[in-house]
Amino acid sequence: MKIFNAQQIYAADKFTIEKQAITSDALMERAAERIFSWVHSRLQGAKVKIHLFCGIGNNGGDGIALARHLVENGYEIAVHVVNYSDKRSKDFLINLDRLKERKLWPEFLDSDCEFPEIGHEDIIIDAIFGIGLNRAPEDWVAKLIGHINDSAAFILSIDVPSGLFLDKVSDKPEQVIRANHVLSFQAPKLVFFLPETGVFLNQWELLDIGLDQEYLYKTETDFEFIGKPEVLPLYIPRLKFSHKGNYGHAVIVGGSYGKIGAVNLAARACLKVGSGLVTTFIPECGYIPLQTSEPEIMVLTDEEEDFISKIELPSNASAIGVGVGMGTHEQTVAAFSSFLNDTKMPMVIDADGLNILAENKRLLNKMPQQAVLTPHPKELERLIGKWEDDFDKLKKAKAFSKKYDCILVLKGAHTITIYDGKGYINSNGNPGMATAGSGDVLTGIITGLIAQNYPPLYAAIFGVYLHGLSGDISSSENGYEAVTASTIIANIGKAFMELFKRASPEGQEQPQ
Ligand SMILES: NC(=O)C1=CN([C@@H]2O[C@H](COP(=O)(O)OP(=O)(O)OC[C@H]3O[C@@H](n4cnc5c(N)ncnc54)[C@H](O)[C@@H]3O)[C@@H](O)[C@H]2O)[C@@H](O)CC1
Ligand SMILES: [K+]
Repeated sequence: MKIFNAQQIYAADKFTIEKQAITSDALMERAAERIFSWVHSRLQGAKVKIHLFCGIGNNGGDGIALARHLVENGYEIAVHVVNYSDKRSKDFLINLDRLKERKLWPEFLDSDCEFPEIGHEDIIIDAIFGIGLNRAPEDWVAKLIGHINDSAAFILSIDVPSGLFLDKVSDKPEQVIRANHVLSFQAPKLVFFLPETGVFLNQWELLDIGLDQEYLYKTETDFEFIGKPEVLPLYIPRLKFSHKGNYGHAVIVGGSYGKIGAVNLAARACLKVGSGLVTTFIPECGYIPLQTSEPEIMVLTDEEEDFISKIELPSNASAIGVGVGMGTHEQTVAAFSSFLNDTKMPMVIDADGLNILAENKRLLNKMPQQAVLTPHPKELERLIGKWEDDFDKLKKAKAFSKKYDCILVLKGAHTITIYDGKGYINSNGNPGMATAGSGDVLTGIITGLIAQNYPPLYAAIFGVYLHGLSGDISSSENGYEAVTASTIIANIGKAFMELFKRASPEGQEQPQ
């Protein structure tokens, strides 16, 4: 699903109005009707007080139009116009008049007003600012936002939490609404997924307001939200008359004394995503544990007991995952350096592989084309340097990916895969996956997919989704706390099966 920026949404709005030959007011009415049915289907006429805080632009217009629907359906409402400017939008004014025609007079709030009292069981509709916010709210509006946040009432934000910029991080978090739920029009917004801005909302949902499909389809975006419809076409089916040689030979290079488990996890994940053969290259100390615990996995060892000093691959290797648990011993650094000189094979680089690159930046130019790098935030910082905020981080990551022709997988609550100027934002996963070895499993999954001929970018996008889905199945069976790297691996098979379930008429998913 595409993630549009504010300019693109305004353009879609304009294009739709022209193509469908409707007024902008009709589009606002459509939006208000969608919000109303959402609210009405949940509240079913309940006698709960609803406070609507409406700005004076089109977001406020949505709120005012919603107020009319609510009052016509018998809801107990209070409309507060947050009068932060005299530049009221045309459609806001049209809807204000319609409200007045129904003898409903909003309360106008300004810089020296008293803020309305809000009961903790009331509901708040936040329609103060939408995507048009372009400067910090004035002091009194910021205080009002604080007052709303402090109320403990349920906050439903229209389109975006008010005070949240679409393209920068507010330096004053107290000036942003903390929404329990956001009803966002047509497409998700990038800010929902970034750690510094996503914290202002608990959940979001899309409302289709019928913006022009052709426009939405043709417009290229910098970011895409990756769900099941996006990953399914990337899947490469297994063929009846195939044999293990058709599914590649994945090699995991890594491990050091006390960290052989990382290699074990990555290699098992390779197998579970369907890699035909899996070999590990590890220091001698890991030979017995790996060989005895995982009969399917072949083991090659370094001549050193505790660390890697010379990397040697099986002759038919098709993809390499390097770095997990590998350590940064000087001989390992030298081995990795000459390995990068010698091999142009598809590669996933993680953990100490990334740390070695960060310490020896000249090695970055030796990476094979489209190497997949899977840094967590600290590793990313070592690679691309400090960033000012999440937007700056994405800009720097894109520049780095372009400079070194690599695919960056920025691990986090919403993992973002960066390549060729685009960002692919993953939709699943859960906090239970913040656990030891979870990243090693991801490295194994992506390596195993590349070994089977998935193009590296697709392997990264598909692999991140599959990893998240396995983690979600894991947490649904074990709870967040008991999710471990091993339970994620154990659920990879179920995750594949989940991918191919389709919705039945009753909404239950059925295998396809
Ligand atoms: N584009 C679309 O597809 C549709 C948009 N709609 C609504 O329209 C919203 C956008 O409306 P607007 O462009 O009017 O913008 P907003 O309602 O977000 O903001 C109002 C106006 O206030 C001004 N402003 C910005 N920051 C300010 C500040 N800190 N203090 C004082 N004034 C400030 C700006 O001129 C801005 O246009 C969307 O978020 C959505 O809720 C809906 O009506 C449905 C259709
Ligand atoms: K809002």
